[in-house]
Amino acid sequence: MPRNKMSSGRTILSAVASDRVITSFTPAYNAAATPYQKCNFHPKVKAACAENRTGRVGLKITKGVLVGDTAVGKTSLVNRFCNDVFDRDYKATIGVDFEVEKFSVLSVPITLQIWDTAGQERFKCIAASYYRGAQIVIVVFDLTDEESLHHTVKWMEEACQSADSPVKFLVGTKKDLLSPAAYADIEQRAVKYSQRMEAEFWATSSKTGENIQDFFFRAVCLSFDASLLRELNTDSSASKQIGSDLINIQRSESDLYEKRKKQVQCCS
Ligand SMILES: Nc1nc2c(ncn2[C@@H]2O[C@H](COP(=O)(O)OP(=O)(O)OP(=O)(O)O)[C@@H](O)[C@H]2O)c(=O)[nH]1
Repeated sequence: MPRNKMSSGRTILSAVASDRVITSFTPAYNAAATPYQKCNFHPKVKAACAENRTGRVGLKITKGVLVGDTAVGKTSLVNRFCNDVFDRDYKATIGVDFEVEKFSVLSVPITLQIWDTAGQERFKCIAASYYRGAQIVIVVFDLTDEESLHHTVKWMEEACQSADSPVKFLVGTKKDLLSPAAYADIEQRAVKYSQRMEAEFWATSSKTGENIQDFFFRAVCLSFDASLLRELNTDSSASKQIGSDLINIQRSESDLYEKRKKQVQCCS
């Protein structure tokens, strides 16, 4: 699928690329470290997609925001997923940057806007103004830097204050730098943090690409399922309301008819 590179390095997809087609629900990385025990689309969601009843969901843009300490690997995560590249050199994000990715989920087109915010304190004010309305909040920490894990609680609190009932993730990066034993050690503590903040835990490496695609697919699946379900429930309660309004109108019309009939009978 053609990808047009802009000079800023951003990518615009003219259509959905074959590697962005989602036909099944991506499972959690660790079933013990997620508040979302979903491993399939909701039956109502599946039926709505099959019958082309997805309303405005396919037209809306899903907003995801990445936050976390400086140099934990937020930009690298986005670059690996969107452009399949990894840069060893560190270049601090100034304020915010964003990428746009198009997906097809159960044949419904979905546009994901990924906001990559700067971790440096001096950019915090600018970055925070982009949290508003996020449906996916991704708090990133460095698996080799325990301090960055401790700071995730604060990042999550701040990002969720202005987000829109978001799906929440705690993502550890740089897994390639750890031995299996060292990884098992930090994973235990990270899982506790994820449980405390009711977020789903993932461990990734932007250098090797490990778990990057699965993580973003999982985020899209959870957010799509939740927003379409919300839309379907809102629509059905709206139509129930219209139905009961119609019944009330019919009742008052027949009451009126009965009254008129009695009046006519009295007069005649
Ligand atoms: N080995 C390894 N290095 C990584 C990984 N992810 C990021 N890095 C390195 O970590 C450094 C910081 O990465 P960035 O992605 O720029 O970090 P950031 O969180 O966006 O930083 P700010 O823009 O300051 O917020 C860079 O030198 C990356 O090459 C990874 O998975 N493995």
